[in-house]
Amino acid sequence: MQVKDILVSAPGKAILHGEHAVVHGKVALAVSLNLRTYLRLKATNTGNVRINLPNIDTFLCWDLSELKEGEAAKRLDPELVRRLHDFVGVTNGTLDTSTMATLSFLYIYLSLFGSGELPSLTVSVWSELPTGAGLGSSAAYSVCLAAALLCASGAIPTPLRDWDHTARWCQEDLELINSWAFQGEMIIHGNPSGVDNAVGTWGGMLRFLAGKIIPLNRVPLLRILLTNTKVPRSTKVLVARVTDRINKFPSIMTPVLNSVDAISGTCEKVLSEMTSEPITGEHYNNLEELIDINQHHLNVMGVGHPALDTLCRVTLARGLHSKLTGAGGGGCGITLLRPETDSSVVQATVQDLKDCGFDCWETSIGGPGVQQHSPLSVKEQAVEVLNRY
Ligand SMILES: Nc1ncnc2c1ncn2[C@@H]1O[C@H](COP(=O)(O)OP(=O)(O)OP(=O)(O)O)[C@@H](O)[C@H]1O
Ligand SMILES: C[C@@](O)(CCO)CC(=O)[O-]
Ligand SMILES: [Mg+2]
Repeated sequence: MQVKDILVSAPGKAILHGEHAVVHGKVALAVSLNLRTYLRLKATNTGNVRINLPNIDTFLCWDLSELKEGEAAKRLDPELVRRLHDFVGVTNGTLDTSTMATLSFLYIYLSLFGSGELPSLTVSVWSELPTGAGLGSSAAYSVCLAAALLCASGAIPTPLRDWDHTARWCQEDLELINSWAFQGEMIIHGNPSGVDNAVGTWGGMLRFLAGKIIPLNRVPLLRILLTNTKVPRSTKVLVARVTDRINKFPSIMTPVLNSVDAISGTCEKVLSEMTSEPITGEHYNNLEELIDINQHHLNVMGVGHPALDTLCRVTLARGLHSKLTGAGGGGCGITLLRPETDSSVVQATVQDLKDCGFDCWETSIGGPGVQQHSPLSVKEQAVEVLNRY
Protein backbone atom coordinates (compact mmCIF):
# COMPACT_ATOMS: atom_id res chain seq x y z
CA MET A 1 0.00 0.00 0.00
CA GLN A 2 1.39 3.38 -1.07
CA VAL A 3 0.58 6.48 1.04
CA LYS A 4 1.02 10.21 0.38
CA ASP A 5 3.88 12.21 1.91
CA ILE A 6 2.72 14.77 4.47
CA LEU A 7 4.22 17.45 6.70
CA VAL A 8 2.29 18.57 9.80
CA SER A 9 2.87 20.51 13.01
CA ALA A 10 1.09 21.03 16.33
CA PRO A 11 1.69 23.52 19.15
CA GLY A 12 2.70 22.97 22.76
CA LYS A 13 0.63 24.48 25.53
CA ALA A 14 0.77 26.25 28.86
CA ILE A 15 -1.88 25.68 31.49
CA LEU A 16 -2.81 28.93 33.20
CA HIS A 17 -4.89 27.21 35.87
CA GLY A 18 -6.38 23.79 36.54
CA GLU A 19 -3.59 21.26 35.96
CA HIS A 20 -4.27 18.03 37.87
CA ALA A 21 -7.67 19.30 39.04
CA VAL A 22 -8.80 18.86 35.40
CA VAL A 23 -8.07 15.12 35.61
CA HIS A 24 -10.67 15.04 38.43
CA GLY A 25 -13.43 16.82 36.56
CA LYS A 26 -12.54 20.47 37.29
CA VAL A 27 -12.06 23.35 34.83
CA ALA A 28 -8.69 24.09 33.23
CA LEU A 29 -7.68 27.17 31.25
CA ALA A 30 -5.00 26.42 28.71
CA VAL A 31 -3.35 28.25 25.86
CA SER A 32 -1.26 27.17 22.88
CA LEU A 33 2.33 28.31 22.56
CA ASN A 34 4.23 29.44 19.51
CA LEU A 35 6.55 26.50 20.00
CA ARG A 36 5.71 23.55 17.78
CA THR A 37 6.38 19.91 17.02
CA TYR A 38 6.91 19.04 13.33
CA LEU A 39 6.32 15.63 11.78
CA ARG A 40 7.16 14.48 8.27
CA LEU A 41 5.71 11.23 6.95
CA LYS A 42 7.35 9.84 3.82
CA ALA A 43 6.14 6.90 1.78
CA THR A 44 8.90 4.36 1.11
CA ASN A 45 9.17 1.13 -0.85
CA THR A 46 11.61 -0.54 1.52
CA GLY A 47 9.00 -2.81 3.10
CA ASN A 48 9.54 -1.40 6.57
CA VAL A 49 8.36 1.22 9.02
CA ARG A 50 10.94 3.59 10.40
CA ILE A 51 10.67 6.24 13.13
CA ASN A 52 13.27 8.96 13.64
CA LEU A 53 12.79 10.87 16.90
CA PRO A 54 15.97 12.94 17.30
CA ASN A 55 14.75 14.86 20.40
CA ILE A 56 14.73 11.62 22.37
CA ASP A 57 17.53 9.87 20.48
CA THR A 58 15.23 7.16 19.17
CA PHE A 59 15.73 5.70 15.70
CA LEU A 60 13.91 2.44 15.06
CA CYS A 61 12.93 0.33 12.10
CA TRP A 62 10.66 -2.72 11.77
CA ASP A 63 10.09 -5.03 8.86
CA LEU A 64 6.40 -4.96 7.93
CA SER A 65 6.22 -8.71 8.36
CA GLU A 66 7.28 -8.33 12.03
CA LEU A 67 4.35 -6.09 12.89
CA LYS A 68 1.24 -7.92 13.97
CA GLU A 69 -1.97 -6.46 12.69
CA GLY A 70 -4.29 -4.60 15.06
CA GLU A 71 -7.88 -3.58 14.69
CA ALA A 72 -9.25 -0.09 14.37
CA ALA A 73 -10.73 0.42 17.84
CA LYS A 74 -12.59 3.51 19.00
CA ARG A 75 -11.33 3.17 22.58
CA LEU A 76 -7.88 2.28 23.80
CA ASP A 77 -7.61 -1.41 23.07
CA PRO A 78 -5.93 -3.04 26.10
CA GLU A 79 -5.16 -6.21 24.18
CA LEU A 80 -3.27 -4.30 21.48
CA VAL A 81 -1.42 -2.32 24.17
CA ARG A 82 -0.47 -5.59 25.91
CA ARG A 83 0.76 -7.15 22.66
CA LEU A 84 2.78 -4.02 21.89
CA HIS A 85 4.33 -4.13 25.38
CA ASP A 86 5.51 -7.67 24.58
CA PHE A 87 6.66 -6.60 21.12
CA VAL A 88 8.88 -3.72 22.32
CA GLY A 89 10.01 -5.68 25.39
CA VAL A 90 8.32 -3.85 28.31
CA THR A 91 8.79 -6.17 31.27
CA ASN A 92 7.74 -4.48 34.53
CA GLY A 93 5.17 -2.02 33.18
CA THR A 94 7.43 1.04 33.54
CA LEU A 95 7.89 2.90 30.30
CA ASP A 96 10.92 5.02 29.48
CA THR A 97 10.84 8.09 27.21
CA SER A 98 11.67 6.14 24.08
CA THR A 99 9.28 3.25 24.78
CA MET A 100 6.34 5.58 25.43
CA ALA A 101 6.91 7.42 22.13
CA THR A 102 7.38 4.14 20.25
CA LEU A 103 4.26 2.57 21.74
CA SER A 104 2.03 5.52 20.94
CA PHE A 105 3.30 5.54 17.33
CA LEU A 106 2.81 1.77 16.90
CA TYR A 107 -0.58 1.87 18.57
CA ILE A 108 -1.98 4.54 16.22
CA TYR A 109 -0.24 3.09 13.14
CA LEU A 110 -1.47 -0.47 13.73
CA SER A 111 -4.96 0.61 14.75
CA LEU A 112 -5.41 2.71 11.61
CA PHE A 113 -3.84 0.34 9.09
CA GLY A 114 -4.24 -3.00 10.84
CA SER A 115 -7.36 -4.10 8.99
CA GLY A 116 -5.65 -3.79 5.59
CA GLU A 117 -2.19 -3.87 4.09
CA LEU A 118 0.44 -2.13 6.24
CA PRO A 119 2.16 0.73 4.37
CA SER A 120 5.93 1.11 4.16
CA LEU A 121 6.81 4.57 5.52
CA THR A 122 9.20 6.72 7.52
CA VAL A 123 7.99 9.11 10.21
CA SER A 124 10.42 11.78 11.48
CA VAL A 125 9.53 14.14 14.31
CA TRP A 126 11.37 17.16 15.62
CA SER A 127 10.17 19.62 18.24
CA GLU A 128 11.02 23.09 19.50
CA LEU A 129 9.44 22.07 22.81
CA PRO A 130 11.47 20.71 25.68
CA THR A 131 10.48 17.05 26.12
CA GLY A 132 8.79 16.08 29.37
CA ALA A 133 8.87 19.58 30.86
CA GLY A 134 5.20 20.52 31.21
CA LEU A 135 4.64 22.23 27.86
CA GLY A 136 2.55 19.48 26.30
CA SER A 137 5.29 17.85 24.23
CA SER A 138 3.56 14.47 24.46
CA ALA A 139 0.28 15.93 23.22
CA ALA A 140 1.92 17.83 20.34
CA TYR A 141 3.65 14.56 19.36
CA SER A 142 0.40 12.54 19.59
CA VAL A 143 -1.59 15.17 17.66
CA CYS A 144 1.00 15.18 14.84
CA LEU A 145 0.99 11.37 14.73
CA ALA A 146 -2.79 11.24 14.63
CA ALA A 147 -3.11 13.90 11.90
CA ALA A 148 -0.41 12.44 9.65
CA LEU A 149 -1.45 8.80 10.02
CA LEU A 150 -5.17 9.58 9.60
CA CYS A 151 -4.32 11.39 6.35
CA ALA A 152 -2.08 8.55 5.23
CA SER A 153 -4.86 6.04 5.91
CA GLY A 154 -7.35 8.12 3.91
CA ALA A 155 -9.65 8.55 6.95
CA ILE A 156 -9.34 12.35 6.55
CA PRO A 157 -8.23 14.39 3.52
CA THR A 158 -5.01 16.38 3.24
CA PRO A 159 -6.37 19.95 3.35
CA LEU A 160 -3.39 21.71 1.66
CA ARG A 161 -4.08 23.04 -1.84
CA ASP A 162 -1.28 23.78 -4.36
CA TRP A 163 -1.32 27.50 -3.60
CA ASP A 164 -1.47 27.19 0.22
CA HIS A 165 1.46 27.34 2.63
CA THR A 166 -0.52 25.97 5.56
CA ALA A 167 -3.99 24.53 5.93
CA ARG A 168 -6.23 23.15 8.66
CA TRP A 169 -8.92 20.50 8.70
CA CYS A 170 -12.69 20.92 9.13
CA GLN A 171 -14.19 20.61 12.60
CA GLU A 172 -15.22 16.97 12.12
CA ASP A 173 -11.72 15.95 10.99
CA LEU A 174 -10.19 17.87 13.91
CA GLU A 175 -12.41 15.93 16.29
CA LEU A 176 -11.15 12.66 14.80
CA ILE A 177 -7.52 13.84 15.08
CA ASN A 178 -8.16 14.86 18.70
CA SER A 179 -9.68 11.50 19.59
CA TRP A 180 -6.74 9.52 18.19
CA ALA A 181 -4.26 11.91 19.81
CA PHE A 182 -6.05 11.26 23.10
CA GLN A 183 -5.33 7.55 22.70
CA GLY A 184 -1.64 8.37 22.14
CA GLU A 185 -1.77 10.48 25.31
CA MET A 186 -3.34 7.57 27.21
CA ILE A 187 -0.30 5.47 26.40
CA ILE A 188 2.09 8.22 27.52
CA HIS A 189 0.13 9.65 30.49
CA GLY A 190 -1.92 6.75 31.77
CA ASN A 191 -4.95 8.85 32.71
CA PRO A 192 -4.96 12.11 30.73
CA SER A 193 -7.78 14.62 30.95
CA GLY A 194 -7.48 15.42 27.24
CA VAL A 195 -6.79 19.14 27.74
CA ASP A 196 -3.29 19.00 26.22
CA ASN A 197 -4.31 17.23 23.00
CA ALA A 198 -7.32 19.59 22.70
CA VAL A 199 -4.98 22.62 22.73
CA GLY A 200 -2.62 20.87 20.29
CA THR A 201 -5.56 20.22 17.95
CA TRP A 202 -7.46 23.53 18.15
CA GLY A 203 -4.82 26.02 19.33
CA GLY A 204 -5.67 29.38 20.92
CA MET A 205 -6.96 29.67 24.48
CA LEU A 206 -9.59 27.28 25.73
CA ARG A 207 -11.62 26.26 28.72
CA PHE A 208 -11.69 22.51 29.25
CA LEU A 209 -14.12 20.69 31.50
CA ALA A 210 -14.70 16.93 31.47
CA GLY A 211 -13.86 16.58 27.79
CA LYS A 212 -15.92 19.65 26.82
CA ILE A 213 -13.84 22.22 24.97
CA ILE A 214 -14.89 25.85 24.80
CA PRO A 215 -12.62 28.18 22.80
CA LEU A 216 -12.08 31.53 24.56
CA ASN A 217 -12.00 34.05 21.77
CA ARG A 218 -12.22 37.22 23.85
CA VAL A 219 -8.99 37.20 25.83
CA PRO A 220 -6.42 39.96 26.29
CA LEU A 221 -2.91 39.61 24.94
CA LEU A 222 -0.85 38.26 27.82
CA ARG A 223 2.93 38.48 28.09
CA ILE A 224 4.36 35.35 29.62
CA LEU A 225 7.85 34.31 30.60
CA LEU A 226 8.49 30.57 30.38
CA THR A 227 11.12 28.98 32.57
CA ASN A 228 12.35 25.43 32.31
CA THR A 229 13.91 24.34 35.60
CA LYS A 230 15.30 21.36 33.66
CA VAL A 231 14.33 19.06 36.52
CA PRO A 232 13.12 15.91 34.73
CA ARG A 233 9.71 14.48 35.64
CA SER A 234 7.02 12.28 34.23
CA THR A 235 3.44 13.45 33.85
CA LYS A 236 2.22 9.88 34.27
CA VAL A 237 3.93 9.51 37.66
CA LEU A 238 2.73 12.93 38.90
CA VAL A 239 -0.87 12.38 37.85
CA ALA A 240 -0.84 9.05 39.70
CA ARG A 241 0.70 10.75 42.77
CA VAL A 242 -2.08 13.34 42.98
CA THR A 243 -4.74 10.66 42.53
CA ASP A 244 -3.19 8.64 45.38
CA ARG A 245 -3.26 11.69 47.65
CA ILE A 246 -6.90 12.41 46.80
CA ASN A 247 -7.82 8.79 47.54
CA LYS A 248 -5.87 8.86 50.80
CA PHE A 249 -7.25 12.18 52.10
CA PRO A 250 -10.50 12.82 50.22
CA SER A 251 -11.94 15.27 52.72
CA ILE A 252 -8.73 17.32 52.69
CA MET A 253 -8.08 17.25 48.95
CA THR A 254 -11.62 17.77 47.64
CA PRO A 255 -11.78 21.39 48.89
CA VAL A 256 -8.40 22.04 47.28
CA LEU A 257 -9.67 20.78 43.92
CA ASN A 258 -12.83 22.86 44.32
CA SER A 259 -10.72 25.90 45.09
CA VAL A 260 -8.62 25.36 41.94
CA ASP A 261 -11.86 25.10 39.99
CA ALA A 262 -12.95 28.45 41.43
CA ILE A 263 -9.57 29.96 40.55
CA SER A 264 -10.03 28.94 36.89
CA GLY A 265 -13.54 30.42 36.93
CA THR A 266 -12.37 33.66 38.53
CA CYS A 267 -9.43 33.95 36.13
CA GLU A 268 -11.76 33.47 33.16
CA LYS A 269 -13.98 36.25 34.51
CA VAL A 270 -11.04 38.63 34.97
CA LEU A 271 -9.74 37.86 31.45
CA SER A 272 -13.16 38.52 29.97
CA GLU A 273 -13.49 41.82 31.90
CA MET A 274 -10.12 42.84 30.49
CA THR A 275 -11.56 42.67 26.96
CA SER A 276 -14.76 44.54 27.74
CA GLU A 277 -13.49 47.40 29.90
CA PRO A 278 -10.24 49.39 30.13
CA ILE A 279 -7.47 47.22 31.57
CA THR A 280 -6.40 48.42 35.00
CA GLY A 281 -3.66 47.53 37.47
CA GLU A 282 -6.35 45.85 39.55
CA HIS A 283 -6.95 43.26 36.81
CA TYR A 284 -3.28 42.35 36.86
CA ASN A 285 -3.19 42.34 40.69
CA ASN A 286 -6.02 39.80 40.62
CA LEU A 287 -4.33 37.62 38.01
CA GLU A 288 -1.15 37.66 40.11
CA GLU A 289 -2.97 36.72 43.31
CA LEU A 290 -4.68 33.81 41.54
CA ILE A 291 -1.27 32.59 40.35
CA ASP A 292 0.10 32.69 43.91
CA ILE A 293 -2.88 30.90 45.43
CA ASN A 294 -2.83 28.18 42.78
CA GLN A 295 0.90 27.59 43.21
CA HIS A 296 0.25 26.95 46.92
CA HIS A 297 -2.53 24.51 46.04
CA LEU A 298 -0.25 22.65 43.63
CA ASN A 299 2.28 22.31 46.44
CA VAL A 300 -0.48 20.88 48.64
CA MET A 301 -1.27 18.36 45.88
CA GLY A 302 2.35 17.20 46.07
CA VAL A 303 3.57 18.35 42.67
CA GLY A 304 5.88 21.17 43.75
CA HIS A 305 9.67 21.01 43.66
CA PRO A 306 12.46 23.06 45.30
CA ALA A 307 13.48 24.30 41.83
CA LEU A 308 9.94 25.63 41.31
CA ASP A 309 10.09 27.32 44.74
CA THR A 310 13.31 28.98 43.58
CA LEU A 311 11.63 30.15 40.38
CA CYS A 312 8.76 31.73 42.38
CA ARG A 313 11.13 33.36 44.87
CA VAL A 314 13.54 34.75 42.25
CA THR A 315 10.76 36.25 40.13
CA LEU A 316 8.94 37.67 43.16
CA ALA A 317 12.14 39.50 44.13
CA ARG A 318 11.60 41.41 40.84
CA GLY A 319 7.88 41.90 41.59
CA LEU A 320 6.73 39.10 39.24
CA HIS A 321 4.43 36.18 40.05
CA SER A 322 4.97 32.59 38.90
CA LYS A 323 3.43 29.15 39.10
CA LEU A 324 4.30 25.75 37.72
CA THR A 325 2.56 24.78 34.49
CA GLY A 326 1.65 21.28 33.34
CA ALA A 327 2.27 18.39 35.65
CA GLY A 328 4.90 20.08 37.87
CA GLY A 329 7.43 18.10 39.91
CA GLY A 330 10.09 20.19 38.11
CA GLY A 331 9.69 21.04 34.45
CA CYS A 332 8.37 24.47 33.50
CA GLY A 333 6.78 27.44 35.21
CA ILE A 334 5.04 30.54 33.84
CA THR A 335 5.61 34.08 35.02
CA LEU A 336 3.06 36.77 34.22
CA LEU A 337 4.54 39.98 32.85
CA ARG A 338 2.50 43.13 33.26
CA PRO A 339 2.17 45.43 30.23
CA GLU A 340 4.23 48.05 32.05
CA THR A 341 6.97 45.58 33.05
CA ASP A 342 10.05 47.23 31.64
CA SER A 343 12.26 45.18 29.33
CA SER A 344 15.19 45.88 31.68
CA VAL A 345 13.27 44.11 34.49
CA VAL A 346 12.49 41.19 32.18
CA GLN A 347 16.14 40.96 31.14
CA ALA A 348 17.37 41.10 34.74
CA THR A 349 14.87 38.41 35.76
CA VAL A 350 15.89 36.18 32.85
CA GLN A 351 19.52 36.58 33.90
CA ASP A 352 18.69 35.73 37.55
CA LEU A 353 16.90 32.59 36.39
CA LYS A 354 19.71 31.59 34.04
CA ASP A 355 22.10 32.01 36.96
CA CYS A 356 20.01 29.36 38.76
CA GLY A 357 20.74 27.01 35.84
CA PHE A 358 17.28 27.42 34.27
CA ASP A 359 16.37 28.06 30.63
CA CYS A 360 14.15 31.09 30.29
CA TRP A 361 12.46 32.85 27.40
CA GLU A 362 9.60 35.29 26.76
CA THR A 363 7.11 33.68 24.43
CA SER A 364 4.01 34.62 22.56
CA ILE A 365 0.88 32.55 23.03
CA GLY A 366 -2.08 31.52 20.95
CA GLY A 367 -0.36 29.70 18.08
CA PRO A 368 -2.64 27.85 15.60
CA GLY A 369 -3.64 24.27 16.28
CA VAL A 370 -2.55 21.31 14.17
CA GLN A 371 -1.84 22.22 10.57
CA GLN A 372 -0.53 20.78 7.35
CA HIS A 373 2.43 22.57 5.78
CA SER A 374 4.05 22.96 2.42
CA PRO A 375 7.82 22.46 2.96
CA LEU A 376 8.32 26.19 2.28
CA SER A 377 6.19 27.22 5.25
CA VAL A 378 8.21 25.33 7.84
CA LYS A 379 10.94 26.97 9.90
CA GLU A 380 14.40 26.44 8.44
CA GLN A 381 15.63 24.62 11.53
CA ALA A 382 12.80 22.09 11.38
CA VAL A 383 13.34 21.46 7.66
CA GLU A 384 17.05 21.10 8.23
CA VAL A 385 16.58 18.45 10.94
CA LEU A 386 13.77 16.56 9.18
CA ASN A 387 15.76 16.49 5.91
CA ARG A 388 18.50 14.52 7.62
CA TYR A 389 16.26 11.44 7.64
N1 LIG B 1 9.62 15.41 20.12
C1 LIG B 1 9.28 14.22 20.59
N2 LIG B 1 9.67 13.10 19.96
C2 LIG B 1 9.32 11.89 20.46
N3 LIG B 1 8.62 11.69 21.60
C3 LIG B 1 8.22 12.76 22.26
C4 LIG B 1 8.52 14.08 21.82
N4 LIG B 1 8.01 14.94 22.69
C5 LIG B 1 7.40 14.20 23.66
N5 LIG B 1 7.53 12.90 23.41
C6 LIG B 1 7.01 11.78 24.25
O1 LIG B 1 6.30 12.37 25.32
C7 LIG B 1 6.92 12.06 26.59
C8 LIG B 1 6.86 13.25 27.52
O2 LIG B 1 5.55 13.37 27.93
P1 LIG B 1 5.11 14.00 29.32
O3 LIG B 1 3.65 14.02 29.27
O4 LIG B 1 5.77 13.31 30.45
O5 LIG B 1 5.69 15.49 29.26
P2 LIG B 1 5.09 16.79 28.57
O6 LIG B 1 3.98 16.39 27.66
O7 LIG B 1 6.23 17.53 27.96
O8 LIG B 1 4.56 17.62 29.81
P3 LIG B 1 3.01 17.86 30.30
O9 LIG B 1 2.28 16.59 30.01
O10 LIG B 1 3.13 18.13 31.77
O11 LIG B 1 2.56 19.03 29.53
C9 LIG B 1 8.35 11.68 26.24
O12 LIG B 1 8.88 10.81 27.22
C10 LIG B 1 8.16 11.00 24.88
O13 LIG B 1 7.75 9.66 25.05
C1 LIG C 1 -1.28 17.31 34.89
C2 LIG C 1 -2.27 17.46 33.77
O1 LIG C 1 -3.47 18.05 34.32
C3 LIG C 1 -1.80 18.45 32.70
C4 LIG C 1 -0.53 18.08 32.02
O2 LIG C 1 -0.22 19.07 31.08
C5 LIG C 1 -2.58 16.11 33.19
C6 LIG C 1 -3.79 16.08 32.29
O3 LIG C 1 -4.63 16.97 32.32
O4 LIG C 1 -3.89 15.08 31.53
MG1 LIG D 1 2.31 15.35 28.38
